[in-house]
Amino acid sequence: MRNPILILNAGSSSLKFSVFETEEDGSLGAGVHGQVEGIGVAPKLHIRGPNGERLVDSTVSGRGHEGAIAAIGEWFRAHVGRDASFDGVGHRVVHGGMTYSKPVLIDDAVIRELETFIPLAPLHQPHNLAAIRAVRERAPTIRQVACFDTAFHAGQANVARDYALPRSLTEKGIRRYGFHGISYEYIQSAVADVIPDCANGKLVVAHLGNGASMCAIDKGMSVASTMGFTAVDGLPMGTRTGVLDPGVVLYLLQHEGMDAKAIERLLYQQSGLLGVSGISSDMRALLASTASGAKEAVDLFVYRIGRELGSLAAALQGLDALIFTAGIGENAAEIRARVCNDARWLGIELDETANARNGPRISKPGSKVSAWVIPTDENLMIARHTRHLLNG
Ligand SMILES: Nc1ncnc2c1ncn2[C@@H]1O[C@H](COP(=O)(O)OP(=O)(O)O)[C@@H](O)[C@H]1O
Ligand SMILES: CC(=O)OP(=O)(O)O
Ligand SMILES: [Mg+2]
Repeated sequence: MRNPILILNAGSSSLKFSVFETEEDGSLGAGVHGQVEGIGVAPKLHIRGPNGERLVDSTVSGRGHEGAIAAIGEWFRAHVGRDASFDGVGHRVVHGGMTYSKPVLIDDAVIRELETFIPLAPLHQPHNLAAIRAVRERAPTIRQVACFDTAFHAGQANVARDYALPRSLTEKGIRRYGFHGISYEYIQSAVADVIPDCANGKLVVAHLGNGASMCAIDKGMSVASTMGFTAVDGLPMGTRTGVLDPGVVLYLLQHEGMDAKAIERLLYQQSGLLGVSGISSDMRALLASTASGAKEAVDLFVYRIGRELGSLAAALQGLDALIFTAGIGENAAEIRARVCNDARWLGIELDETANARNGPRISKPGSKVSAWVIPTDENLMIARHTRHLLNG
């Protein structure tokens, strides 16, 4: 029997962790797991046992991701003990740049390389690296593995990846990478069970969380995605703009007296659902609100998803299934209903009853294009890669 592995997944508004046991047959069994969610808004710690039993539901006093690492670390010290022996720790790392297109064992050189991508993912990369360092401080000899959000998209054709920039810049790595790849890879692996007819089909997956993107998958491979060089592109998100005319950035620099730092804050932290609504980055709060700003933010979110869906269907030259996942995609029936109803022209016929109970199938049996809810499991995907690398 091998020792368990620990998975740490720092998102923009959450820090998720999972312990996985390796069963006799080599499969991975979920152990204790949990998350600090609502980082930046009202952070809460939830911890569940292997069978989903509630172990902790509490508020977190420390702000930011540091507070989240401290809260989870504290619980481990008190309940698992300092000498808990893990075979290794697997991490989600959002940006792998041009260097990494598959998971890698972490050493000093890898950490130095990953630090150079911080400007390309300022909401994520520093927190991904902080989690790696926190483990090193507590257990310097433990093996750690980095799995990249960009890796699943690395096989896209150049037309899907290139910007119309001079070649010298493209060659420096200024091109589209795409993100949420760990989630998309997991969803593709789950399609074989949930929608076996579509395992080799043309899929659009909408990963709608605090960060939100969509990916076109053909025969199991990513062919296009809404995110680009950074995770600020594409859909409007909790606090990010999504796609924006670069001329706006020039205008703000030249005529609004904003410097690079102020623009970074604007694009990543003050825009999206929060900026438009003036109320919250949290979809739950917007759906519960009667304020006009909340409605306008939700309208914009739904509209942009519809536009991207058309674009990705064109990239695929057809569509077999639309799949919703992540915090909003898995839980917000109202958002799914609006997206599906706007996509009737593509051949999606929503089944209201199935949608209200969160699927899995949310389209009518005769729908030309089917629609689904499949909960993502980034941590299980990271665990599969981590176990594989640790096994050599
Ligand atoms: N029941 C729900 N209804 C609507 N939105 C929800 C619900 N539960 C979670 N969400 C939304 O999901 C988003 C967080 O998604 P998640 O995938 O956990 O985030 P992250 O990108 O940090 O990993 C938030 O906007 C939250 O409001
Ligand atoms: C890449 C990204 O936006 O991740 P998250 O949704 O976890 O913020
Ligand atoms: Mg996420």
